Amino acid sequence: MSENPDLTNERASGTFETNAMAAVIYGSEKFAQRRREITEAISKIPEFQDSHPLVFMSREEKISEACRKLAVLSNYWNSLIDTSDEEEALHLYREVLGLEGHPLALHETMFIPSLIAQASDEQQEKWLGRAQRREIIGCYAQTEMGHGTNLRALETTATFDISTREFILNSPTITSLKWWPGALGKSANWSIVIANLIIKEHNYGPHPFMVQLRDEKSHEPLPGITVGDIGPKMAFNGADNGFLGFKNYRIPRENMLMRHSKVTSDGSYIKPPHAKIGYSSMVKVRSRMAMDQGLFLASALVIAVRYSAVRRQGYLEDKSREVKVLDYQTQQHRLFPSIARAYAFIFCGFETIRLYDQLLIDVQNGNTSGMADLHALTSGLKSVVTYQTGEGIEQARMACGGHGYSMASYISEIYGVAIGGCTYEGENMVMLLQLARYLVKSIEMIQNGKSRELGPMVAYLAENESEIDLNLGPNEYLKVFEYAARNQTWRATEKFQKLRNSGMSNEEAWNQASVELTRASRLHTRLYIMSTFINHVGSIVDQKVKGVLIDLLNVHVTYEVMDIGIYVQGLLSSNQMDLIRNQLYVSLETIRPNAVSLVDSFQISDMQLRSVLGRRDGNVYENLFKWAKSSPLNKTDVLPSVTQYLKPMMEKSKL
Ligand SMILES: CCCCCCCCCC/C=C\CCCCCCCC(=O)SCCNC(=O)CCNC(=O)[C@H](O)C(C)(C)COP(=O)(O)OP(=O)(O)OC[C@H]1O[C@@H](n2cnc3c(N)ncnc32)[C@H](O)[C@@H]1OP(=O)(O)O
Ligand SMILES: Cc1cc2nc3c(=O)[nH]c(=O)nc-3n(C[C@H](O)[C@H](O)[C@H](O)COP(=O)(O)OP(=O)(O)OC[C@H]3O[C@@H](n4cnc5c(N)ncnc54)[C@H](O)[C@@H]3O)c2cc1C
Repeated sequence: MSENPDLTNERASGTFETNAMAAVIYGSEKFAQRRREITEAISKIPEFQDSHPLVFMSREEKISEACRKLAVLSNYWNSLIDTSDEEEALHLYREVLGLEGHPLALHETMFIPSLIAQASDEQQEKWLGRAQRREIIGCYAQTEMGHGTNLRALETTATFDISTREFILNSPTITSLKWWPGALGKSANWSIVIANLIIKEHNYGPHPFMVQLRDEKSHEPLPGITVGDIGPKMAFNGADNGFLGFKNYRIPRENMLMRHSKVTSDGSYIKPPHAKIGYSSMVKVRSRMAMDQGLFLASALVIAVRYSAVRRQGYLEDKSREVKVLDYQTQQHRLFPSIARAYAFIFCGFETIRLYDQLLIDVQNGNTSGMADLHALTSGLKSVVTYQTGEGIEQARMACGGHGYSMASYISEIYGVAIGGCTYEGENMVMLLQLARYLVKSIEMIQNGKSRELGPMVAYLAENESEIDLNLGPNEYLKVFEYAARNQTWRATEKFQKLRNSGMSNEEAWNQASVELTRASRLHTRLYIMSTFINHVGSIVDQKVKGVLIDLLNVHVTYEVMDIGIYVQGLLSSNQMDLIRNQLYVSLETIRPNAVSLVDSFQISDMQLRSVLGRRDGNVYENLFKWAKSSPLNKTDVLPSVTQYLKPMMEKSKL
C-alpha cells in the first residue's frame, strides 16, 4: 500500500534532510548510518518479528517471546553490530526486544557495568568475559521490600566467617527480602547483591557481592536461596522483577567485589578511596537516563505527530475539507515543546554518558574528585527528565484523541515503561534533594567568600542580575532561567538556614525547607538542559539543520520561560511576558512545516514503535480495523461468557 498523501506532503514541506538531522541527534553521521544499517538488517530476519502483537499477549507469553528473540539474537549478535559499541548494542536491543523489558536488560545495564566498575582485575578475569559472552545471566539486587531509598537501612547481611574465609549471607526479616531487581525472578543465575558487610560484629555498611543464585545446568535455585517473581506491574511486564532471600548462604571471600573496598583473609577491612564509590552502578544508569527517556518521549511524539498529520477533524477557513488536527494551535502547543524537549534530553544524555565514561577512567586512576559533581548533575537530570517525559507522553496520548487510549497507539505502554523512571534509580524527590545538598553547599561557599572555587555549573549562583533584552535570542532566555534558578536556590537555602538558626535540628530544618529545595533543583536542572541545547545547536555545521534547530530552540526557550513565569515575576514586566508568549506562538507556526520531518529524524522503525497510529506510511484506518479484528476476543463471534452467563441471565429476565 502506498504512503498516505498527507504524510507525503508533510515530508515534502520539510526544509532539511532527515538523515542529516539524525546525524546531529545521534552524535555522528557514522552512528546514524550504523543505526539505519542495523535496522535494515534486522528487518530481513523474520524470527525477529513479534509472533503476534505484544499487547494481546499474557505476561508469560511476553517473557517467552523475549527469550525466544534473545536466543535468535545470539546467532546474529556478532554479524549485526560491533559488540564493543554500547550504543550499537542498545539500538539492536531496542529494535528487536522493544521496551517492555527482557531477561538481559539488567544484565547489560547494571550487572556488567558493576563488574567493570567494582570488580578487581582478577575478578574481572573470572566473570566479566563470561557475562559479556552471556554464558551467565546477571542482575543487580539492592532494593529490599522495606528499603529502596535509604541504603543505610538495608538489612541483608554478609558476615565474614574468618575460620572458613567465607561470607554468610542472610535475610533476617521479611522486609529484608530483595524486592524489585529486574531479571531476578526467573532468568538470572547470578547476581550482584548489595549487603551489609559484617566483620567481627562491626557493620561496615552496604557492599557489593557476586552471588550465584541458580545451578548453571538445571537453573534450579541453590540451597539457601529463596527466589521468585514479584508479579505484574504497571508496565515493563516482559521483565521478571524478582524477590530473593538468603538463609546461611555461603560464598567465598573472593566473591566480594574488591576493586575499591577489600577484606583480607585475616578479616582486615581496607577502606575505598571514596565512601560512595559502591554507588557507581546507579550513577551509570542515571547518566544514561536522559538519553533513554528522550527516546521514550521521541517514540510517543513520532506516533502523535504522524497521526495528527493524517487525522482530519473540523474546519478552519476552508470549509471544503476538514483540517489536519496538527494545524490547530492547541495541538501544536501540546506537541511541539515536547519535540524540543526530546531533542534537548538526547543532547544532555550524550553529555552525561561522556561524563560518566570519563569519571570511570578517572576513578580507575585513583581520582574520585568528579564524583560529587556527576552525582548531583545526574540526580537532578534523571528527576526532571523522567517527570517531563511522563508529562509529554501523556499529552501525546491525549493528542491522539480516542485512538490514543487504545493499545493500538502503544502510547500507554510507552508511558508505563517511561514513568517507572521517576521511581527506579532513586525516587525523584529524593534525588532532587540530593542535588539540593550540592546547591546549598555552593551557596554556603559564596557566603564564605569562596565563589572562585565554584564549579562552572554553579558559578551563576554568585552572579548579579543584568538587564534582559529578549530580542537578542536564546542566551537572553538563559539569563532569565539563571535568574530564576539563582533566586530560588538562595531563597530555599536561606529558608533552611533561618530554620536551623532558630534552633531547629538540621534534619527538621531541611525537611521544612524541602519543597522549596526541590524547586531550586528543578530550576537548576532545567537551566542545564537549556544551556546544553543552546551549546549543541551552536556547534552544528549543516546550515539547514541548524536553521530548523534554532526554530526548535525558540519553541523551547519561550515555552520554558512561560512555564516558570511565577519565578521570574521580579525580573520580567508583564509586557515582556506578553512578548515571550507571542514569540512562542510565532515559533509554533514556524516549526509547523517541519514537524513530521523532525520526528521522522529520530528514525525509530515501525518494528520498534509497534503503533498502528504512528506507522511511517500513515495508513492508519485500514490497519486499525485489521488490528482490532486480530484481537483474541474476535476469534469467535459468540464468547463462552455470553453462552454461560449473559444468555441465561437474559433468558431468566424474559420470564
Ligand atoms: C550494552 C547494551 C545495553 C543494553 C541495555 C538494554 C536496555 C533495555 C531497555 C532498558 C529500559 C529500561 C531499563 C530499566 C532499568 C531499571 C533499572 C533500575 C535499577 C534500580 O533501580 S537499582 C536500585 C537503585 N536505587 C537507588 O537509586 C537508591 C537511591 N538511594 C541512594 O542513591 C542513596 O541512598 C542516597 C539517597 C543517595 C542517600 O545515600 P546515603 O544515605 O548513603 O547518603 P547521604 O544522603 O547521607 O549522603 C552522603 C553524601 O554522599 C553523597 N552521595 C550519595 N550518593 C552518591 C554518589 N552516587 N556519588 C557520589 N556521592 C554520593 C551525597 O551527595 C552526600 O554528600 P554530602 O554529604 O552532601 O557532601
Ligand atoms: C521498574 C522498576 C525496576 C527496578 N529495578 C530494580 C533493580 O533492578 N534492582 C534494584 O535493586 N531495585 C530496583 N528497583 C527498585 C527501585 O530502585 C526503588 O523502588 C527506588 O529506588 C525507590 O525506592 P523505594 O521503593 O524504597 O521508595 P520509597 O523511598 O519508599 O519512596 C516512597 C515515598 O517516600 C519518599 N521519600 C523516601 N525517602 C525520602 C526522603 N529522605 N526525603 C523525602 N522523601 C522521601 C519518596 O519521595 C516517595 O514519595 C526497581 C523499581 C522499579 C519501579
